[in-house]
Amino acid sequence: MNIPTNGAILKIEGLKTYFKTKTGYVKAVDGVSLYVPNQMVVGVAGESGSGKSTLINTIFRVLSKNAEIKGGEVLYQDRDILKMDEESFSKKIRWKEISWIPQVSMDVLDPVYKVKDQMVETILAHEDTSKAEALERVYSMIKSVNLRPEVLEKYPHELSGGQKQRVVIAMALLLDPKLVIADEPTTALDVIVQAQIIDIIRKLKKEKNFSMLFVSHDLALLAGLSDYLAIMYAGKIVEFGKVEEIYKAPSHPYTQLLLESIPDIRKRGSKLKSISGSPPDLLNPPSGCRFNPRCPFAMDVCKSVEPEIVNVSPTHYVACHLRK
Ligand SMILES: Nc1ncnc2c1ncn2[C@@H]1O[C@H](COP(=O)(O)OP(=O)(O)OP(=O)(O)O)[C@@H](O)[C@H]1O
Repeated sequence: MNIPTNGAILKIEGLKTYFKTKTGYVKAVDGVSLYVPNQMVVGVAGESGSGKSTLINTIFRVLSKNAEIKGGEVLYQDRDILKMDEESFSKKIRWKEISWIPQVSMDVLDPVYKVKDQMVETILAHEDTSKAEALERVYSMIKSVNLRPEVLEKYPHELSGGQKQRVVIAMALLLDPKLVIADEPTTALDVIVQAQIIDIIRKLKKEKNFSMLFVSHDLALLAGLSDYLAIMYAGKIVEFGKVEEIYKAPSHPYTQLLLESIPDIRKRGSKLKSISGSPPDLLNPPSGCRFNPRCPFAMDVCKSVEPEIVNVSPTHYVACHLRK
C-alpha cells in the first residue's frame, strides 16, 4: 500500500481496539489504517456495529472500561496520542487540538450549569484570558451556530434536541481545534433540524478551516460533506478514497452495494437494492475477508485469506481479492 500521508493531520496505523467480554474479545476495530489530510473532511461510512464509534472513542480517549487497545498507533501531527499520559492528553490535546461532536444521546453538557457558565469555564480552564474576553467569545460562538443569546442563560434540560446539539457544536469549536471528530452528530434529530445542523457544520468548516473525521451510517449525507470517504465493514476499512473516486469507481463489492442502497436523485424511479444478510458477530468474525458470507462475488480465497490493501490510484485503496 502506498498512501501519500504527507500533510496529514491524523494518521491511524493498524489500530486494534477490542472489548473484553465474558465470552471473549469483541474485535470492534481490527487493524484500521486511515489518514485525514490537513483541512479536509474524511467521512467514515458503515452499517451499525461496524466499529465507527469505537474508532472515534479511541481517538478521543473516551473508551469504556472493558476496552483494550491491542495494537497500532494514532498519530496526531506525527505524535502518538495513545502513548500520552491522561493528564497531558487532557491538558494539551482534548478539546484544544482535537475536538469531539458526539451523538445527540451523549450528555456532554453538565446539567447543573447554565450554558453560559460551562462555555466560559471551558475557555478559562484552557486559556489564560479574562472572563470578559471569554464571555465575548462565547456570545460570538453562540451566534455562529444560529442560536439567540438568551440560550446562554438556560440549563441543558431547557433546550430542544436541535438547540442542545448546536450548543455542543459551539462548545466543540470554542478553543479553535485543528481537528474535529464527529460521531453521527445529527442522527436522532428530525430531517429539517438535521439539515440545519449540517449547514452549520459546513459553514463553520469553511470559516475556521479545521480538519474533520465525520462518522455516519448515512452515505448520502457524507457524500455531500466529505472530501474523502472511508468505508468500514466489521471493524476494518475496506475502501478509502476521494469522494469522486469512490462514487465513480467503487472498488469493493460492499461499497458498490452500499451505493446501490441509497436513493439517487438523478435516477428517479431506479430500484434500490438492500444488502442481504447481516453484519458478522465481532466476537467470532469470519476468516478471510469479513464480507465473504454476504459478497455476491466471493471466491474460495476470500474465505481463507484476508485481502491485502492495494492502491487503485495514489489516493484510492481497497482490500479485495478481486482487485489484485
Ligand atoms: N463496551 C462494549 N463492550 C462490548 N462490546 C462493545 C462495547 N461497545 C461496543 N461494542 C461492540 O463493538 C462493536 C462495534 O460497535 P460500535 O458502537 O463501535 O459500532 P458503530 O459502527 O458505531 O455502530 P452504531 O452506528 O450502532 O453506533 C459492536 O459489535 C458492539 O456491540
